[in-house]
Amino acid sequence: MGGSCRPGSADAESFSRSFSRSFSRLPGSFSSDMQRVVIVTGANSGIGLALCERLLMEDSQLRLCLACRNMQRAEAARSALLTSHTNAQVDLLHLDVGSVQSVLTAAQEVKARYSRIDFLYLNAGIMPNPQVNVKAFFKGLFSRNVINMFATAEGLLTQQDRINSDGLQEVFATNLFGHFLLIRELEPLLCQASQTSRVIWTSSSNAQRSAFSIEDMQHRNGTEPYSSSKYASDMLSLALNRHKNKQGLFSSVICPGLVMTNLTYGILPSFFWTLIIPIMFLIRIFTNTFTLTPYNGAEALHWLFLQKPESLDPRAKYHSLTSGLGKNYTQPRQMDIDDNISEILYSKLLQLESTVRGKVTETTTADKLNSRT
Ligand SMILES: NC(=O)C1=CN([C@@H]2O[C@H](COP(=O)(O)OP(=O)(O)OC[C@H]3O[C@@H](n4cnc5c(N)ncnc54)[C@H](OP(=O)(O)O)[C@@H]3O)[C@@H](O)[C@H]2O)C=CC1
Ligand SMILES: CC(C)=CCC[C@@H](C)[C@H]1CC[C@H]2C3=C(CC[C@]12C)[C@@]1(C)CCC(=O)[C@@H](C)[C@@H]1CC3
Repeated sequence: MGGSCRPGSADAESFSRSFSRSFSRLPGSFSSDMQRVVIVTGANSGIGLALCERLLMEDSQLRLCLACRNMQRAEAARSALLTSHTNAQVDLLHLDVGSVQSVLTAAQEVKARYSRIDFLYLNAGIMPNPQVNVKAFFKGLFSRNVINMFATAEGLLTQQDRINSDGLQEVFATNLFGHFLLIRELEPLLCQASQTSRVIWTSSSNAQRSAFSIEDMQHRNGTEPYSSSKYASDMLSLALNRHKNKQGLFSSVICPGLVMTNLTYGILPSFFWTLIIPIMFLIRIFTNTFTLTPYNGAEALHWLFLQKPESLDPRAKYHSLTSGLGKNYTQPRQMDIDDNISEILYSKLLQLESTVRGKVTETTTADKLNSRT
């Protein structure tokens, strides 16, 4: 476990000041006359939307792009952001990360619109049809593992996954592969010699090694696709750093803690959450992982925005934490990752990418032929 990084502490403040000074001296990197471009996937609600709000508070000159699958919700999020940041530049991008064609089209659009990407926040995620193992919950409640159970939900949650229209497992496609394909498509912007770019994954402390199998990276055969996909994103981040740091691309992962959002409200009936909200604030006294609000959950995402990429640990997951008194801070914790497996995952993802690209080309050719006859 690494040291904590509390905002407002002498450490964080002086680091942030020296960072702005030294970073602006890096050749070709951000300087005050350049507008930073930040793209956030799944930006229309929850942690993604809270992050956008926090980023605009930090830098009102940003060019912020909300990449969302539902344009009505995206438009509503944009209006909400513009209410508090009247002059902000907030763009919308249609992106369904769970669809190969949508990712390819969106990436083309990004390349046409922007000449640089400073931050790409890979935040969109799903946990479909979640089931809570009530027996395991009560067993855990009276065990020594109780704090860990509340922090990670280990052994508590299963989901029912399905195959999407690209023939991929939906959770894998949304939480991992769509984002991987997006990075690959945007490499010309993300890997530029003249500047550094950052990709930041919203992972989870529910990412467990035991839920992932390299022989079944899509998790076709298991009941914990969410945990598996998040563990895969941790491994992919490490592999990306190995392969792309020299080209100026840096990847990090965060865990927002337990946050009350559409995703968590989907786990249990809403009346249950209303009943236990006071209990959840009580639990916060014993575990700092109950961040509860999207604003608090976005702490580590925001903190990373202020850090120099070279100062970050590629093997760390950055956790948003909230103390019993409601103070937010970010803490790096070491991830349990095998370098070989992360390398194998990276090459398997490259293979899958070439397969799906082949399918897209076939379909486009067939469509063209059909339209001629
Ligand atoms: N809440 C929590 O306690 C925790 C959340 N996380 C992670 O945080 C991230 C954000 O989730 P959270 O804010 O909690 O939940 P929300 O459901 O509020 O946000 C998820 C966002 O992802 C979007 N999204 C889902 N599928 C797609 C898709 N195929 N293409 C594009 N966008 C999509 C949603 O859009 P739409 O509105 O259209 O559904 C929504 O904007 C997720 O990756 C989640 O796994 C991690 C740990 C804990
Ligand atoms: C609080 C009480 C009395 C009951 C709630 C029990 C569970 C529903 C709850 C305990 C730990 C929670 C948890 C998550 C979901 C809800 C719980 C299982 C997450 C899995 C949500 C998404 C994530 O990615 C994790 C970081 C969360 C971990 C804790």
